[in-house]
Amino acid sequence: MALRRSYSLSGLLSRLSFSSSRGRACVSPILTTQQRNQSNKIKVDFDQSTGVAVMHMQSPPVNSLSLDFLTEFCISVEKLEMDKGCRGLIITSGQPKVFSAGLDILEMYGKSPEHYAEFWKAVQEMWLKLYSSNMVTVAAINGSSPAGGCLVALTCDYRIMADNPRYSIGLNETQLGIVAPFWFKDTLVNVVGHRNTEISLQLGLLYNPLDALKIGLVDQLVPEDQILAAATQTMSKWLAIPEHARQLTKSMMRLPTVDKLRANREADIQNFVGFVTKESIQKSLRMYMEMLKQRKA
Ligand SMILES: CCC/C=C/C(=O)SCCNC(=O)CCNC(=O)[C@H](O)C(C)(C)COP(=O)([O-])OP(=O)([O-])OC[C@H]1O[C@@H](n2cnc3c(N)ncnc32)[C@H](O)[C@@H]1OP(=O)([O-])[O-]
Repeated sequence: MALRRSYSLSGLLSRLSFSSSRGRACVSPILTTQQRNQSNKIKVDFDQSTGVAVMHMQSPPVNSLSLDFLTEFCISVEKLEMDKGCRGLIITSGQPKVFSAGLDILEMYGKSPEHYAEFWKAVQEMWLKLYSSNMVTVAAINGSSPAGGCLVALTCDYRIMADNPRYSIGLNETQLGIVAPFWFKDTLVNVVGHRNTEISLQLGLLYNPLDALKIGLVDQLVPEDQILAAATQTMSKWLAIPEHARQLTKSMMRLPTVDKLRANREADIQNFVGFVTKESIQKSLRMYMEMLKQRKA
């Protein structure tokens, strides 16, 4: 009996729509080896015996959230959400040293307004799917996680970070000369409180794991080689709670935040497009990319 299955997104694109579904149907996960090999940015290992899926982000070099990546990511989450047998999702990185470098900066400059709008809609979609997921979600943060990478982790129910002082996490948008939108801010407030968010967002702080733990940005630190074991252990604890009660409680806690974006999606897209097309913002982003490349050299 094959209890563990591994699949990727390429074979699913044609089978799934983006429409959000509240109901959870059984979908056939069976893909051929060939389809599996066509995988690119996301790899999912689903253990049917535990009902837990592990999603490995594997988009070299730094798992930046490009439009393609976000599309695959959303479809992957949607598929798991629809699968009755899947009750828990662990998100981790298949790349060394980096959980995710956040939004792909290359998607945010030198492109058309239509492209920015499409990109931003995909960022919203990713957040909506994760933040309102019925599954238990655990982030196994095995590397640095700035900006949008931190947002992915913040959407989860629980965050475990590798105890490596070289790694950092936080919403550092202001350091790029850009502004985290209200729903990034709301998500952070819901995790670390208003005062910590105020300091953190204005200064664009990136925290080392110990400092992140101190303000509650992450819930637990473990040696890097134990991160998946720790995530699995946490998952078991959360899955032991009666599911319906846990899901309703999660929804009660998160729905006001989710509804705020749902009610303002189009305005938020227009706001992003208006902002990112400003010459001064384009210049900041260009300079930041150059700085990243110089730092590397
Ligand atoms: C309103 C909007 C809200 C915005 C939210 C955001 O998320 S904004 C995003 C805010 N995000 C940040 O501020 C994070 C910026 N990134 C970092 O701080 C570091 O890359 C790191 C700590 C994640 C990894 O350090 P490391 O030493 O392991 O790796 P490395 O530094 O050597 O980079 C390797 C290659 O990846 C490239 N590249 C990197 N990031 C991005 C990106 N986001 N995009 C595209 N490309 C990116 C980098 O240029 C280099 O390319 P090259 O030269 O090979 O062609």
